[in-house]
Amino acid sequence: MSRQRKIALVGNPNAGKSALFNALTGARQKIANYPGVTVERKAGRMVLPSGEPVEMTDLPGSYSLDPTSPDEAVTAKVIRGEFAGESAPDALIVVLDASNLEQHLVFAQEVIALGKPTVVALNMVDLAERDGLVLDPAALEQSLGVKVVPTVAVRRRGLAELTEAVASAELREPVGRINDLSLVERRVAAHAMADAAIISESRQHRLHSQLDKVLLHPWAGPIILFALLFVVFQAVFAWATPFVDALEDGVGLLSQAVVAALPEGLGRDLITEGVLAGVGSVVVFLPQIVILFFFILAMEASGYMARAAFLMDRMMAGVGLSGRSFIPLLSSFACAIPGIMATRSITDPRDRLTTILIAPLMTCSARLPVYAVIIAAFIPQQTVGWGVGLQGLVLFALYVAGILGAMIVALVLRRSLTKGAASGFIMEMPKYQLPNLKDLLIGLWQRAWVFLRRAGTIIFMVTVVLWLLLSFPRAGEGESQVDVSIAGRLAGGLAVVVEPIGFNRDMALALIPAMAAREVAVSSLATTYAVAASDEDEEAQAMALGDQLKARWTLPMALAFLAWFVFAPQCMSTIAVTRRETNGWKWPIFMLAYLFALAYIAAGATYWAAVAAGL
Ligand SMILES: Nc1nc2c(ncn2[C@@H]2O[C@H](COP(=O)(O)OP(=O)(O)OP(=O)(O)O)[C@@H](O)[C@H]2O)c(=O)[nH]1
Ligand SMILES: [Mg+2]
Repeated sequence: MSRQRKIALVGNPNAGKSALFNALTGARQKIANYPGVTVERKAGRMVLPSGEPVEMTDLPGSYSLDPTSPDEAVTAKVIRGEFAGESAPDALIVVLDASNLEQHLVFAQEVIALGKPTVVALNMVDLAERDGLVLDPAALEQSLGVKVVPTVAVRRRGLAELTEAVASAELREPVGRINDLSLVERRVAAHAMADAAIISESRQHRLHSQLDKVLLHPWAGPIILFALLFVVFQAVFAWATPFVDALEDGVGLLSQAVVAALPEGLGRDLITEGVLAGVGSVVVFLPQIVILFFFILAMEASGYMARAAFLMDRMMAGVGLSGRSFIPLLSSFACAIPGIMATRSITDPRDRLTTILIAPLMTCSARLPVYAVIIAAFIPQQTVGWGVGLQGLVLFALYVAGILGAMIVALVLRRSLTKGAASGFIMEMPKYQLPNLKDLLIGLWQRAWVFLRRAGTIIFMVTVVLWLLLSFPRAGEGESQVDVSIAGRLAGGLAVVVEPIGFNRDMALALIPAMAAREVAVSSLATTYAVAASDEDEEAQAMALGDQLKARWTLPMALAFLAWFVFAPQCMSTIAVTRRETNGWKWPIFMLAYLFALAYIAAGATYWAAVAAGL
């Protein structure tokens, strides 16, 4: 008796290979690892219509026979029969996702060109039809030169036809050498084949493809993305201002009410200076947080975010990262902690480490209150032509500065500490859809709640501790309370270090508690100035934080403070999560050191450049 024949399932990730494998082999499977690599080897037994038992292998999803990851390397080697101890499959089933036909055909052509007996499973036709796309297997058969069987793996539709076709698939002449057809040529061919296979397409489906043509256009796409982000940051200021003003007035009124209701004393000071001035100064930025997340959530829910990742892929490759880093980096705009945790999906360890190290440079939402308070105080509320607000422009520039910083750091790291080749990446595009209003509101509520909870817990506690350190020991007659306080003295020591970059004592004082959470920089300043103002006249006490800052800082100082926050590793939790994800102290310490160095240089350069420019 001859050796049992082998059939392998190949295709892009998510084509439905495993679903087909399960449907074809049932419970008769064996799962092990390929020797030497931690890639799962799934094999099972299946009986052909002739009664002949065959071995079926479910190969890891792949985009190319030219591998960029350990998974893809296994697939390429097994198909070609180059994997040690593993005989080449006798026949192949190429699995395609019918609604992503064009993309999946790029790899399919490469596999079919090998000349092995091959059958194509046109899978997920149910989903394609639901989306208004009807395909013609015969047309596809014609252009591919192999049998095409429509299947719905999860409903076991088309399985009998598929096994029939595999049993009778024949060896074909290999089509030249695979390398003869470049990736670009295969893409062009895939486009033509997918087009030719369409029998009917709903208006919606066509609209979506046309939308993709514009939004994913090589040069129009990035311009649209950039313009969209620009609008977002304009809106963060333009829309939020009235709400922020109203909240500020509310906190002011509350403070006055407390002053009127309670007798003078430390208890009243704690409430007005610590809680209301401090925590209140952070809470007033809730509208900005909500507006920013409104856009982020809407971009996600509409299916645009995945396209933005696709557009960014090329730019990321330019600095030695793959598009796989995009989603972790994007989540870092909310907070670096989930961002760093999301790097687990990056297979290449050096790619992953680089992404972890630059994640804190993405402007997390905790920085927004810091930026917003300084910008509102120092950047005039004027337009710079075409209705573009200067404040929004500065905010946009700060975000861009963080991104550019990250790109440069990645570039340097990929040539030194985390040297290695970048891996390729293609991602599935979700359907476009109108965001569901209810989901959007729930998402916004969750974000707002996270922000308020931080204000009520960590920011509250740190601010109260700071207030205590600022209020004791009590100042005597004619002394300044901040000067004699414990916090004032500690900050006086630190001020020596940050004086060369233009920071005064109060700024130095804000940096220490801000290690707990960046927003605390705002509440610290507010509390410090509230305590300081209590020594001064009535007028000083009534001043809002923005006016206090304007009265006590110069413009170069304010700009230097902004530059510091673009880079500084202010938050301890990020360092802690980096330690956990990299299993040691080496990388978090490196991260801390390089980010502080960058922050110091950036703040200093900004300060001295602004002074030189006469600002
Ligand atoms: N509606 C529908 N869903 C399907 C079909 N085939 C697979 N799926 C679903 O699509 C998803 C991906 O299928 P998998 O079988 O895991 O894809 P895969 O090709 O093995 O993916 P990788 O292992 O990542 O390469 C799963 O949630 C399946 O249940 C189909 O024909 N119709
Ligand atoms: Mg699978």
